[in-house]
Amino acid sequence: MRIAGVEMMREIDRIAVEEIGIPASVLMENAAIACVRNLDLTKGYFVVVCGRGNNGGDGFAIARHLYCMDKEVDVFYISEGSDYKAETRTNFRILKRLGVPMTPLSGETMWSFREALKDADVVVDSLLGTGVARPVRDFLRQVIQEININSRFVLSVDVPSGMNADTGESMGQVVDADITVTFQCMKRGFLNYEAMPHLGKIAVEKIGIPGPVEAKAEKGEYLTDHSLACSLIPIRDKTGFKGNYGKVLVVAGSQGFTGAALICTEAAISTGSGLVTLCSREEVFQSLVLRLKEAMSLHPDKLEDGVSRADVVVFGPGLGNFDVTFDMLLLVIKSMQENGGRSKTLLIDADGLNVLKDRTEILTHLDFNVILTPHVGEMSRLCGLSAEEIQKSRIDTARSFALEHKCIVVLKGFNTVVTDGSVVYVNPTGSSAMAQGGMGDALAGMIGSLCGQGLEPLEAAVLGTYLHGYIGDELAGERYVVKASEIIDAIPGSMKRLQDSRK
Ligand SMILES: NC(=O)C1=CN([C@@H]2O[C@H](COP(=O)(O)OP(=O)(O)OC[C@H]3O[C@@H](n4cnc5c(N)ncnc54)[C@H](OP(=O)(O)O)[C@@H]3O)[C@@H](O)[C@H]2O)[C@@H](O)CC1
Ligand SMILES: Nc1ncnc2c1ncn2[C@@H]1O[C@H](COP(=O)(O)OP(=O)(O)O)[C@@H](O)[C@H]1O
Ligand SMILES: [K+]
Repeated sequence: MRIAGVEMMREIDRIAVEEIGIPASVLMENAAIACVRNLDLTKGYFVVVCGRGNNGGDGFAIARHLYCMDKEVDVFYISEGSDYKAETRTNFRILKRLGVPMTPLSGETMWSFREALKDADVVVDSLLGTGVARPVRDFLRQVIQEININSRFVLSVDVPSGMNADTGESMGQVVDADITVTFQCMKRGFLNYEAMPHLGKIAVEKIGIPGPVEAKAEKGEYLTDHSLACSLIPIRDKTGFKGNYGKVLVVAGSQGFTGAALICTEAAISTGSGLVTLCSREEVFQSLVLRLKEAMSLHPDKLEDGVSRADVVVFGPGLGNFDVTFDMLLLVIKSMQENGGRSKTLLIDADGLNVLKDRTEILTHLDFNVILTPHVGEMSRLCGLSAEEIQKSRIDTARSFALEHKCIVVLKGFNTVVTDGSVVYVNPTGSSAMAQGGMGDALAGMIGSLCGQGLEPLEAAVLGTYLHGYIGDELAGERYVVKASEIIDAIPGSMKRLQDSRK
């Protein structure tokens, strides 16, 4: 599914209406029907609050549908300065002629508005959509406050009124929706964490604009779809043997952090790698060797040899933020430069990222693929921005870092951002039930494994993050929290189910 900002939505609408010739009234009708589909029609009394633009026009059309269904409907509208565009005017006039109760909002009608909001089963918010153009002040601000204080349940049409659909920021006052029915594409601003409390549940509804029209206006930003993830799961050849499914070298684990090494290694095995080898720091090497079953082990003295044999190196979980970790990373990079080539991939996670603080320039001239999997704290160390700055613009931060350093960035957390600097995939799966130590180690092993099985690094990162969160969501249905080891146990079953579901 595409992600769109205001300008892209305008361009999509323009192409659909002007170039293709789909009447704007048809789009408005489809938008209204999509909203009605998301209303609880067992309820009896609806209040629809309409603004002056096309968002208000959607609201007038919604009110008509509710009236046709014999629902009790009250429409309140901003009348002052109204100069409706054609489709909005048409829908306004129809309601007038039908005799649907319509009240212009003013100081004098505020009392009856408030009482209607209190009585309504559902309030439909169609004051402002993508066209919000300046700070919301004075009267409109008061109208939004009344909605927030007095309503039982609010459906926002396209955008919670007063929210900037590009940034998710408040323009002064924002409606607190219980559900936002947004049209055609996920709005970029909805992905910002500060938007989330206002959005309620998000339903993205198609309104009759064909995919190729969207594609003409797109900016290379997508939400990872279930169908895309299913299509990326590698197909295992009947005659395949372990040599066909990738040799993954995991460089992980030091005193106090042996779990990270085991989790990462086992995640790679469960995701389907042919051969997985663990190389850890000397002080924990013996104890880790005893705990490995399917994986092989490699003494750190032999790191260079191990790298030269591997297709993929996953570097960093539990290695410790020490100079020796940086030295090991340099050795891995040197060895991959000498022996590697384009087929090799280096995934750097956790302490592998921490030791890159102020040294990220070493990433820019490498002959092999690099994937970085930072959480926000690690990203902050890498790029020098504060965690707050990054969280405010996760897509742009990840994208520009990836572009500048010629690597793939997986910026973890709710709505993980995966980007190679050119295209962006935002991951919709996963939840805070997964916010536990070890989860990121499992993700690193999964992505590394998928690279070794032949996926392009960007594809591996997209599928790995989707799958990791998808399994977390499945397990969280019955659990308060999900452990990394539970994710690992569930990987093969979930991959099989996802793969079968695409047939
Ligand atoms: N185009 C299509 O094909 C389709 C579009 N669709 C729908 O159209 C919506 C976009 O419509 P839109 O562009 O008319 O903008 P919209 O959000 O209604 O707001 C503009 C109005 O608000 C006013 N206004 C702005 N800021 C303000 C402020 N701070 N305080 C006060 N007033 C303010 C502004 O006033 P003005 O600046 O003109 O004075 C203008 O009157 C979109 O979200 C979707 O719902 C669907 O029907 C499907 C097909
Ligand atoms: N609220 C959340 N929503 C979705 N995914 C989450 C959430 N919290 C954590 N996760 C996922 O769990 C993993 C945690 O990784 P990380 O913070 O690196 O943990 P660790 O380093 O302890 O292994 C990441 O993949 C992250 O996206
Ligand atoms: K709205």
